[in-house]
Amino acid sequence: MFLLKEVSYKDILTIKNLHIPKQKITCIVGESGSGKTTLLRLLNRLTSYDSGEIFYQNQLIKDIDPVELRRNVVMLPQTPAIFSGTIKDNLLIGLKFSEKTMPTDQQLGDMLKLVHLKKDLDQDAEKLSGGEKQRVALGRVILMQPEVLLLDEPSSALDEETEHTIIEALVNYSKENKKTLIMVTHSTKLASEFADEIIKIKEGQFLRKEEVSK
Ligand SMILES: Nc1ncnc2c1ncn2[C@@H]1O[C@H](COP(=O)(O)OP(=O)(O)OP(=O)(O)O)[C@@H](O)[C@H]1O
Repeated sequence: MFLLKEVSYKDILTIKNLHIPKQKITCIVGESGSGKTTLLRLLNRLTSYDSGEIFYQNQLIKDIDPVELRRNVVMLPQTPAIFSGTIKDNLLIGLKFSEKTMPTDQQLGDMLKLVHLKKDLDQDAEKLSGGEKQRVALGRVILMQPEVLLLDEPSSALDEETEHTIIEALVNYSKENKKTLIMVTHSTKLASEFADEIIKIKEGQFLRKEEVSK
């Protein structure tokens, strides 16, 4: 799905050769400051690399219209934005400028179930806890139904049990819907349980990739 060749960005990240497969779960692990977020941002051109090439579906990403690319490759940042309004408003905001049909309240309720949030759609989103906001934002990007989900520590504000439940639901959703999931995680335990492949980054260098046998 993605192929990176001799990619470098400032003195922050250098990747000689990396393939990220389609419709698989790929986890990116590494120490704080090693360049994990930078790698995700390169994949949907939120950050532009200085040299080398990145291909998405065999097409140079520099040749793809960035708006079009970001419609297919959606990133959930580490600290996602929550806007004033209800949970429903916040779930729908990612779809506002898309041509996709708006989900019904029933479908939005199902999304809340997927992200294990026991709240009503008309509740004030700004009053939610950090971990609840994170799950609303996760629901928002899933509703956009992109080909590729780039998730930067999607469960960092959750307790261990909720984290496991959410990641499991997310992985099942991705497999059932043939999505490509690329996720930064601090948890090597979660990575080895759920990932098909694990990318290890150290001090701005792609260290190695492990295929996880299940
Ligand atoms: N635009 C930028 N300009 C200068 N330095 C940057 C920029 N973006 C990131 N950095 C630096 O690059 C390094 C890698 O940052 P990055 O956010 O990719 O790390 P990370 O592995 O995601 O870290 P964490 O696990 O703490 O989120 C850090 O030292 C950071 O300060």
